[in-house]
Order: sequence, then structure tokens, then C-alpha cells
Amino acid sequence: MPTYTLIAPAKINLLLEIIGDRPDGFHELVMVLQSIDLADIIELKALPGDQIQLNCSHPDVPLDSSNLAHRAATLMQTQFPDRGGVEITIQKHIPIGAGLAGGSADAAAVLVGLDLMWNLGLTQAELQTLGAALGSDIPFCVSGGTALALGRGEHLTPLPDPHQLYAVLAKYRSLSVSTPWAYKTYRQKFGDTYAKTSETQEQRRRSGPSVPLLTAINHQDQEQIPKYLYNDLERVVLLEHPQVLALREKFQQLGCLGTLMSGSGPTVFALMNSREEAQLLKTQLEVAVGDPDLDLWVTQFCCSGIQLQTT
Ligand SMILES: C[C@](O)(CO)[C@H](O)COP(=O)(O)OP(=O)(O)OC[C@H]1O[C@@H](n2ccc(N)nc2=O)[C@H](O)[C@@H]1O
Ligand SMILES: Nc1ncnc2c1ncn2[C@@H]1O[C@H](COP(=O)(O)OP(=O)(O)OP(=O)(O)O)[C@@H](O)[C@H]1O
Repeated sequence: MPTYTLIAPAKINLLLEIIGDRPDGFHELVMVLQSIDLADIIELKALPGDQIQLNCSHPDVPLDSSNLAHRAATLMQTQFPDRGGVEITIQKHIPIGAGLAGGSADAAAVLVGLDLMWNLGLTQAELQTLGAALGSDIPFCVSGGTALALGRGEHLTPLPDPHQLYAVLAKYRSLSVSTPWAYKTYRQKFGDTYAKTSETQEQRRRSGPSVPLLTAINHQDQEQIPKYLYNDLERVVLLEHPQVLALREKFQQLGCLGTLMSGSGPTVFALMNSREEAQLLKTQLEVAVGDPDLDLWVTQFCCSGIQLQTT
């Protein structure tokens, strides 16, 4: 049986606005999500029966049914029974608990890979619906690129890709942030400011910080885009982790187009116009911070989600 090798890009949030609560206990969001070329590699091999075997050399990645990739395989077996088992090997490159949707990207790769392996012919929308049952970032990870995400994060509208932007990523290796903790803390601190009705939630969407960013993206006004980066979760995560706030401030001092924490963090990114400028900024931050625990990457915006590796 052939091996299916899939590339699973990470995402950064160019915008994350919290509108209010939903009946299902999640938050109503406005997000602009962007795929980047930092990716996990997922290999799928058919196994007999219905066994799911998970391999990953990264010590912090669970190998049991709590792994999102494992949960994606179980979901596919439930929806499409008697198609066989699968061996999943994850080559981890996306840092864990970083705000980059590492687990979500792996789960999205398993959905796409099993669709191909079992020759199901599912549409991207069908795969995204399956993904939404597992986690709010997974639908975007299936399709990737640049997208507006509403609802819990599963209602996606593709946007023109702001091509040729580069993101320098900075994350302390020893620091991860729990997404549930970030949202729970935000609700505790700012829940009284939430829009409570569907009308007021719609008003927030039409008048919030996403408006100028979406205008700049839709008009492909490259220079304007970085000016309108916005993330509500910074209000809890940067307060809890001052060393992450310091990274954001250092990027600003060194000079970049714009800087923001991605998702629930703690990764902070800074946008630059070229790989050379991004590489220089990475080196400058390395020297300025001088902490061996700080990991840095130079990444480029990419216009796709899960891709089958053909070579
Ligand atoms: C922070 C982001 O990564 C930004 O892209 C996403 O909003 C979170 O995506 P995710 O990690 O796939 O989130 P899920 O696994 O669906 O939910 C994890 C937890 O985050 C909180 N959560 C998530 C999404 C959302 N719209 N509202 C929430 O309050 C809930 O407490 C939930 O139990
Ligand atoms: N395939 C996976 N890769 C990494 N972490 C996983 C995976 N499956 C489950 N996890 C668990 O999920 C937790 C969050 O990891 P993940 O890297 O997805 O966070 P994240 O990038 O912040 O996600 P998001 O940006 O969607 O909030 C980890 O603590 C890990 O235990």
C-alpha cells in the first residue's frame, strides 16, 4: 500500500476579535487567519483491521487518543466504517501550544489524507465540517491561505492572499499557553463587556477592528495590512507573561511593519517585506534578547492548507 505524505502548514492570526458568548459555551469570534510555510509532515500508511497507530518523536506530543490526529482518524473510521486502519507518523516542526494550530494542522492532514487513501471523494466543505467537530481551527487548516473566520472559527470566507509578506516568529521553548485558559480568563476579566444579543454582536462585527484590516486585504493594499493587526487575547496572555510582551516591544523597537501575538499565544510574530529583512530582524532580536530558550523562525505567508507531498 502507498504512503500518503501530507504537508500541514501552521497558521498565524492577523486578527482575533472576541465578540461575545455563544449558546454552545464557545466565543463568537472575528478572525483573519493566515497560513505560513512552517509545517508538520504527516505520513499515513494503511493498516489491517481498524487499528490506529501513532508515531511522533517529539516528547510533548501525546501518542494516545488525546492526540488530535488520532481523534481525526477515529472520526473518519466512525463516519466511514470498514475502510481499514492507519499508521500515522508525525514529523513535528510546529512548536506545541504556541498559538500556531499545530495539533489542528495535524488533524486536518489526517482528514485530507484518509479521504485520499480511502478514495472517498469528499469536498473541501465536507472535510471542513468533519474538522469543525474536532476543533475550531481545523476547518481553516484544511483549506489554508488567507481567510476571514466567523462563528467559533469554522465559518470561513477566503480572502486575497497578501503575497510576499514574511513573518519572524518568536517563542520561548519552555513556555506554552493553554487555549482554554486564555479564553476562560478573558471571559472572567472582560465578560461584562461582551455583546449579549445577535443584533449587538452583528453591530460589533460591522464596526470593529476587522473593518480596516479587511479593507486593506481586499484592496491588496500591502503597506496598510500590518497596521491593523489586532488580538484581544493579548489582554490576558501578555499580562500573565510579561516576557512575551517584552518580545512584542523589542520587535517594535527594532523596526518591523507590525507585530502581534498569534492566537492564544505565546508566539509573537513580526511582519517584514522581504526574506532578507526578516532574516536580519531575527538576528537582531536574537542578539537583543540573548536567551537560549528563545526559538525564532523566518516564515513566509503561503496560499494553501494541506498539500499532498508528491516528490
Ligand atoms: C485561539 C485560536 O487558535 C485562534 O485561532 C482558536 O480560537 C482556538 O482554536 P482551537 O484551539 O481549535 O479551539 P478548540 O479546540 O475548538 O477549543 C479549545 C477551547 O478554547 C475555547 N474556545 C475556542 C474557540 C472559540 N471560538 N471560543 C472558545 O471559547 C473553549 O474554551 C474551548 O474549550
Ligand atoms: N498533533 C498534535 N500536535 C501537537 N499538540 C497536540 C497534538 N494533538 C494534541 N495535542 C495537544 O494539544 C495541546 C495544544 O497543542 P497545539 O500545538 O495544537 O496548540 P496551539 O498551537 O496553541 O493550538 P491553537 O493555536 O489551535 O490554540 C498540546 O498541549 C498537546 O498536548
